[in-house]
Amino acid sequence: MDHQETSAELPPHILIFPLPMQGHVNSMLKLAELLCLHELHITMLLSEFTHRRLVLHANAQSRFARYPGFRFVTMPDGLPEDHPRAGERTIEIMLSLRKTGEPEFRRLMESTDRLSDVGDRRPVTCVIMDGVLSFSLPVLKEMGIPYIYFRTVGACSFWANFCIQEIIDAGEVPLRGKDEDKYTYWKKKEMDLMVTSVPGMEGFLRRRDLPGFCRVSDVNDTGFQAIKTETRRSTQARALILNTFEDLEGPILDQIRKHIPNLYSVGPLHTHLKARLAAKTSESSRASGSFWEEDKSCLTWLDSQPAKSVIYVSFGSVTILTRNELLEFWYGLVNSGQRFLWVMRPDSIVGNDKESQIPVELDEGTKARGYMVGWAPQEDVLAHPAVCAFFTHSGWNSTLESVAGGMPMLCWPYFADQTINSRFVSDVWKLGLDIKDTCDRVIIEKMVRDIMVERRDKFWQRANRMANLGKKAISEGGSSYCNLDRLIEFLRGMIV
Ligand SMILES: O=c1ccn([C@@H]2O[C@H](COP(=O)(O)OP(=O)(O)O[C@H]3O[C@H](CO)[C@@H](O)[C@H](O)[C@H]3O)[C@@H](O)[C@H]2O)c(=O)[nH]1
Ligand SMILES: C[C@H]1CC[C@@H]2C(C(=O)O)=CO[C@@H](O)[C@@H]21
Repeated sequence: MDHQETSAELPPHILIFPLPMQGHVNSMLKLAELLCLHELHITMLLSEFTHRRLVLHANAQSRFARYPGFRFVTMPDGLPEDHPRAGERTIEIMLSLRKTGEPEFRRLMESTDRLSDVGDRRPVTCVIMDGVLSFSLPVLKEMGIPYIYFRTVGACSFWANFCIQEIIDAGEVPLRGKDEDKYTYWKKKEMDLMVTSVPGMEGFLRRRDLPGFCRVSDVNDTGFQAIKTETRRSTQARALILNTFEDLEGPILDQIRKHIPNLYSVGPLHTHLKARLAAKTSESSRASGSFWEEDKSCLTWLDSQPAKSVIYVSFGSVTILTRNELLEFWYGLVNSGQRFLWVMRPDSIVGNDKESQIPVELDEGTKARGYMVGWAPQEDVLAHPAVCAFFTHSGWNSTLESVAGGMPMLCWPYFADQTINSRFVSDVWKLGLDIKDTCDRVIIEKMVRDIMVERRDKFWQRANRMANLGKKAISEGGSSYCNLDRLIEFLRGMIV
């Protein structure tokens, strides 16, 4: 299309570009739909791998068909097809894109005249990109396209990552000795020393609560260094978007604002989207962005369970467990005597261990009180009256979904931001218990009883209070509601 002929009435055209992982695509799709609702044109850039998963298992394609200004485009992530894209190797998705992404991104932007090749749309007016994809910056700078960062984690982990240089200078990392396995460094008493180098977190943040990226034996580790530089680069963007709300993370957001004043906290995005959809349309259904088929039979199973009797167990889309860890969790749950609904992804157990025999007492305990699925409709599960607590890996989406649903949490963080999220859940917001760095069946059994029975009412009261604050944030006049309106105005103002 000839730029001269671009109609002055055409809306802004925003390119949304998540790191191709379930947790990142989920929240960015929600932001995309919110912007579509306000009539902005959106192109969503996914990796070929994640796009295929979405088309296979989610209703995103049909869901977005109702927005004529929306479309998906794809590019390769640079990894071989059979790369696991799970476990600790997930970091390789980001590292691969840093290596191979720039020429692919350039080709895409140049060959499509900044994505204006299809339909009646402007060349991209602004890019909202995941805050760890700075490989695309040279292309955007050359083309003069403004960009905004959306970091899909909480303010707490963003801020700790932002302070990594200070943490290194204070000698508070590395956390791991050379050749130490995780079961060894988990037990080290230095892990319980207080961190002094992250402003606003003095007094409650221990070294073991630092983002899991700090669990390296060498500060020059490629992944750790990449997180440090990617986070610091956020200051160069025109703005920063975070999926959080002021009543949850206000003091930390204020710390970030000292460096990045143009900060938009617009979460929780899943309830925000639901509320704006309800206000604009008669729409009540939920868009699914799942990379696995949602097994809705668990909702039927929940229907037949007593109120507040089930602990929902899910460790998100990338956690993988050894057989030993699996058995410890399983014994802990069965021995607690509580009902449980457990999401066990097909790829979540290391190697072929999953094929090994399951002890008969676990089999019987599960038949009596448990239900397992490969992937659940999580938002619906968390809203079900039979559910009493969420045993989670503390991924940021799961944390926010639990907060918004008023659901107390039992946290077993696996890696990345999860180790700091779980500390905020237990020690700052007091919405649950953190059992990081152990998977002893006796401890798990005790903690499950604690959250489901002994301290249930206390946690429910607090969780309910925070859920109400979350509701207020996304209601008309609330902080996230106003911030989203401001963001949309900011995006409209970028048409030159
Ligand atoms: O059976 C399931 C399990 C999960 N989910 C959804 O999948 C998402 C999972 O996201 P999250 O809880 O954030 O965990 P991860 O999949 O592990 O997400 C990655 O991305 C997050 C956002 O950046 C980070 O916070 C995590 O540490 C990182 O592992 C959530 O929206 C869940 O509702 C389902 O729909 N069904
Ligand atoms: C694999 C990790 C690279 C960065 C992402 C992240 C973040 O802080 O943005 C946290 O955990 C993972 O989702 C990603």
